[in-house]
Amino acid sequence: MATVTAEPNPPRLSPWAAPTATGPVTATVRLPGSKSMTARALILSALADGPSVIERPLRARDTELMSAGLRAIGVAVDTAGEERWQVEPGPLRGPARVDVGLAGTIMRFLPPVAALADGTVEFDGDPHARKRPMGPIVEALRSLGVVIDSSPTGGLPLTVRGSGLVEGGEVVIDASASSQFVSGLLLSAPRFGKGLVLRHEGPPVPSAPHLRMTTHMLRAAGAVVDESVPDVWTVEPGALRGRTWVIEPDLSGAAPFFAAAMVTGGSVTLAGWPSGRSPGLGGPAESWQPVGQVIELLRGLGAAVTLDESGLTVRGTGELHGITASLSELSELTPVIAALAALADGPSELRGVEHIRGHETDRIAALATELGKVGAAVTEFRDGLRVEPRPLHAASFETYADHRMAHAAAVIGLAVPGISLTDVACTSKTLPEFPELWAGLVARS
Ligand SMILES: O=C(O)C1=C[C@@H](OP(=O)(O)O)[C@@H](O)[C@H](O)C1
Ligand SMILES: C=C(OP(=O)(O)O)C(=O)O
Repeated sequence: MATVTAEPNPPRLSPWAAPTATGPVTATVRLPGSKSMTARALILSALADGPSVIERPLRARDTELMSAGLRAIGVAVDTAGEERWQVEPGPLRGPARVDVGLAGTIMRFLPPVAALADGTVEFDGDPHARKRPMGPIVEALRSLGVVIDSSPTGGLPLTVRGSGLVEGGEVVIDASASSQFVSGLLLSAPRFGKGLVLRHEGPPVPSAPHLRMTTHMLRAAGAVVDESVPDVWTVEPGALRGRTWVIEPDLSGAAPFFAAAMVTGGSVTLAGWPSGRSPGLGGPAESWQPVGQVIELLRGLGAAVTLDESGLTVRGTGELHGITASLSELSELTPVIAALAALADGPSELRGVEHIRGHETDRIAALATELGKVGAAVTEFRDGLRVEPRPLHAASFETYADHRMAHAAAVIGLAVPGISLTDVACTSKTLPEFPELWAGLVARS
């Protein structure tokens, strides 16, 4: 049986004292590629009719495990190159075992690919991965004729018993718990015999920009996609083209670094932002990440933001305002925004993110507990948080194996001496070099 060899176990705990800034953090940061774009590029390349190249990918636990999972089912993924990965599709086959780690992108994007394989593919992951919602995508695949054994909750561990083809057709899903249910089905849909008509019924699908990223990238690979009817996506059956993907720097991964500029009155530039000339990927206005919404949010919190040839620059103005906002579209940024809210000059209400209770941890509960521990007054709602700043103090901040909880703690630590993280190694999920990068940046403040 083909098994995953890349880092099968969760990283070991690594307690960490968050460095406190002594002056403005001013730096240009070069971050690796977007996690979400790298994941999609890997899947689309694996399903293509020829080889692909992925330039400037993210090399982190989520994408290493995704590559290993694809290798286990017959795709040649060469990740030896620092800046350039190569993917050579092959016949998809089991038996295989896939370790999803704690990655939503793997547990939701790979089972539909496994459904196209000939043979059984078993999926499991970190302890908390078993708690993340999977039911709707498992049910959708079953209704398309795919045989899946799953736990009674519909979640991990599960086994996909692929027959080598998926007929496809029409399916209704409630994707209010994660946009990744929709993205996962759409990414494999061109390879379904009849394609796919996917209709969402239920409360709104969160993280809409990630859905747009999925449809943009599908089209860039040659798929015919219609999303003109709200909550309905149609993907025609057809071949996907191998191509060169140029991955943009990770905007979500940049959030704590931007926050550092805002908290310390400094300036952080994210370099390598796509210029007008990057192949097929458009200029800054055409980024496949929600840069416009991020800029608007950071401005609302008091930052000055510019986007030009040198990159995306966020400057602290000495003012950090509380905000009332729905973070539904930028939900993965909630921990860092909540940390900023705890350091702001007035209260904030961050709503519209009930589904982040199903992220790497229950982020609403975790933020309420940990921000409360450092001294903020926090009210927990079903779908978000109210954060009232108070004088903050030293504390041990639990990270819950969640990279973005670690980012939130690091941001608080810039302004509050004595913040220690129970674990910083969890940042390896999306940026293994986070502790060194962050310490280097703060040391120069
Ligand atoms: O498709 C993707 O790459 C992602 C979609 C979002 O998931 P949810 O819709 O579950 O929030 C986001 O939070 C996650 O970090 C990445
Ligand atoms: C929600 C996140 O990740 P995942 O892709 O594992 O869902 C995240 O990175 O904030």
